Amino acid sequence: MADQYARPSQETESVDGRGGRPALPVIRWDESPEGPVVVLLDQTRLPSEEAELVCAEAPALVQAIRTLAVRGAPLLGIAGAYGVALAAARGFDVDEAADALADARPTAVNLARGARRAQAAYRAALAAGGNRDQANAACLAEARALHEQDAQSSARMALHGLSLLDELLPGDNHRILTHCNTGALVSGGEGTAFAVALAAHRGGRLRRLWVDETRPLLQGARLTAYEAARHGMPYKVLTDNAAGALLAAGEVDAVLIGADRIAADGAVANKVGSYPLAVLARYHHVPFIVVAPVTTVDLDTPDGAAIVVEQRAAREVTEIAVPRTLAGVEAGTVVPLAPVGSEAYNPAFDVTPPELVTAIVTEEGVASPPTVQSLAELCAKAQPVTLT
Ligand SMILES: CSC[C@H]1O[C@H](OP(=O)(O)O)[C@H](O)[C@@H]1O
Repeated sequence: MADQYARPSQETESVDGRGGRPALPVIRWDESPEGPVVVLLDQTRLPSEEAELVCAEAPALVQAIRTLAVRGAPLLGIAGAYGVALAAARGFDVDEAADALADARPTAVNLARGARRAQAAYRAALAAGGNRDQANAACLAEARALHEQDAQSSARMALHGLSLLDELLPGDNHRILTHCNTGALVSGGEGTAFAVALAAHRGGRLRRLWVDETRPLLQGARLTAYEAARHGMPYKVLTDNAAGALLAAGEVDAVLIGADRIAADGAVANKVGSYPLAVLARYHHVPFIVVAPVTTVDLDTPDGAAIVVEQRAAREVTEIAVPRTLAGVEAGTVVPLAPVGSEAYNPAFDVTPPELVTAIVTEEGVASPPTVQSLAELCAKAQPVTLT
């Protein structure tokens, strides 16, 4: 078997800029002989394996969300919606499924929104006199509409984000530092912040993509590097604690990150490690740009202090699972990094105050600087997408 860690063959982007590799099968609804299923690309197995995870019931999807087999705010919204549709299609309690999915992870606002949107479609169909089959169909249609809406949002964010980079940065060959993973693996399309870097690459305007490894779950080293390699992007991985030296060396033109929840005042919850990047970017006079769909803006959360930050298990910090069979050690074997029994502080996210955010790029436009008014105006512009 080819070395599992061999970089995917670096497809040069074809003339149309779409690249030679198929889109990642991140999530899909499927009809199996035993009934409907939601099929996920299991992100805990990447980059060494492109393995599918088949969910036949909502609880399996809840577990996939909790273990980050499926992750990333926009995709969590899509998964939440499909999970409710799955419960409906299989005759389980839709409200119970929506509650379980909405509560699976607390910080990413999209998750609860997606689950509730599908639940509301189901309830509305029944209230309009529809039968169960019609309600099930309405629920699934809403999940598919959300999936399509996010794909369209991703493409629009990429355009707005690239225009902003060209406006803010000298020259046309950008060096972008990014954190965690914000590509197709978090999206119905090509992602959020990563999609901007990819658009720059396709336009011949990406000199370097610096990829924070993003401890403890390594979404950067495992997932962003995997996606960048698939597109033949000029990337380099760095440890999170090397970002300061990189900025001090003048090697970064802009920091681009995603978001899990944006409060009404522009405070941004994102993967832990984002806030120190914002402080470093401000100190080194580098734009700190957040890229997220308006579905991630939560006008009902007034400020950063009101955002619930998910606290995850200590073992994610103190242990590591061997990603593939190494020297006879089976893949998945857990190896302690710290003395057994060590406690750990493991917030999944941190909150960047709005004064450290240069701009928030959405599919409806850019809030620069982000304010209550500018964000509310962008949210007001959003139109629901109906499937054609
Ligand atoms: C643009 S959503 C991606 C966002 O989600 C990640 O968190 P997780 O991997 O725990 O789902 C991270 O905060 C990314 O910025």
